[in-house]
Amino acid sequence: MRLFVVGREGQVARSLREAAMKENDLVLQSVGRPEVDLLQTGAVAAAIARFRPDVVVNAAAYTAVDRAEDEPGVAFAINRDGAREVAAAAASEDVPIIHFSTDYVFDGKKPSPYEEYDAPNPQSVYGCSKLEGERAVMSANVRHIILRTSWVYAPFGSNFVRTIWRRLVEGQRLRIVNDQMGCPTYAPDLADAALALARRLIRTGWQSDYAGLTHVVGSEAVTWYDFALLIAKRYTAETAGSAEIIPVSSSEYAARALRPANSRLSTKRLQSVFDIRLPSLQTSLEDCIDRILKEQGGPS
Ligand SMILES: NC(=O)C1=CN([C@@H]2O[C@H](COP(=O)(O)OP(=O)(O)OC[C@H]3O[C@@H](n4cnc5c(N)ncnc54)[C@H](OP(=O)(O)O)[C@@H]3O)[C@@H](O)[C@H]2O)C=CC1
Ligand SMILES: Cc1cn([C@H]2C[C@H](O)[C@@H](COP(=O)(O)OP(=O)(O)O[C@H]3O[C@@H](C)C(=O)[C@@H](O)[C@H]3O)O2)c(=O)[nH]c1=O
Ligand SMILES: [Mg+2]
Repeated sequence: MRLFVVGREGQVARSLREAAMKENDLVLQSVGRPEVDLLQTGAVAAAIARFRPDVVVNAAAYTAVDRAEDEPGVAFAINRDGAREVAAAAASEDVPIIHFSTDYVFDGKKPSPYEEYDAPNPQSVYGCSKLEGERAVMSANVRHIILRTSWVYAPFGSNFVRTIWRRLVEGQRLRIVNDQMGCPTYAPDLADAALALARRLIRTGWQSDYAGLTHVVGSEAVTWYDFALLIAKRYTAETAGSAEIIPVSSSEYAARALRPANSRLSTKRLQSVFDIRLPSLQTSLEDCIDRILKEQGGPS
């Protein structure tokens, strides 16, 4: 199988590369900046045509949620127009596109987990740009799989687990919001799911029920505060250090962009159509912190 991945050093892109290294019948090419910049029209389409993939995966996005409020033009250029170009380039090669989207397309007012058919209502520029990206991908390529995920973390890149770990190491007192709930998703688990999906597409050929939105998230829901406590529990166990973590409301925390109070996504469709389920939060968080510790050369 020949897989073309847009994005190279991002959490998901890097996890896809790592997952592909474990499989011997998979040829993966990933592209990133500066050679392939989604802000430069034409660059990605040319690279896709040269590679002749079986499946294209778009793991590139503008993900700085607060900064997006101040530069919507850049966020839309990457998350809507860039996504459209990738999907259209895949369509020109006659191959499917797997594209990632986000829980932030919802307003968070639903009291239970969101299903794929629930109406989106993004509250942030990032969320709006990703929703328009979903729509652009759908209209540019009929063979599209849009994987909505949430709260992605990895042993590398920019994410909540690494930020909290670093601040604990620095001995900072943490204030963490306790009124936003969601499903942390480990990038290596997401990469495994995406590869399994890609393999299925090749094995069965394209089937019309694959098309559309599918939620792919870790199997448990927590608040950011709960999530920080889990990270801190491991930190204190490893280092015998202490951790001070104070729950705060979103309004007290006062971030630039609004985030949904309920970010929980239902994975019923992922299980019923694709027969995929992600590992437990405990297993994945443990693996992530093991790797963070290994990279630091043992407990600090
Ligand atoms: N992070 C999260 O919590 C969540 C992410 N998602 C979605 O999952 C997908 C992957 O996210 P994740 O891996 O976490 O993101 P990261 O922020 O870790 O990585 C973003 C990737 O996009 C690339 N990129 C950004 N701008 C451009 C550009 N102009 N041209 C080409 N490439 C560009 C980056 O390239 P470079 O290496 O050059 O910087 C990088 O590879 C995205 O669609 C995101 O919206 C959904 C829900 C949660
Ligand atoms: C670092 C930190 C964050 N927070 C809050 C802010 C926010 O509500 C929440 C998470 O903060 P972050 O900045 O890590 O997360 P954020 O950038 O909002 O993460 C989002 O990224 C995009 C790309 C997505 O698609 C989403 O699914 C989601 O993962 O925790 C605190 O309360 N205290 C802190 O010390
Ligand atoms: Mg962030």
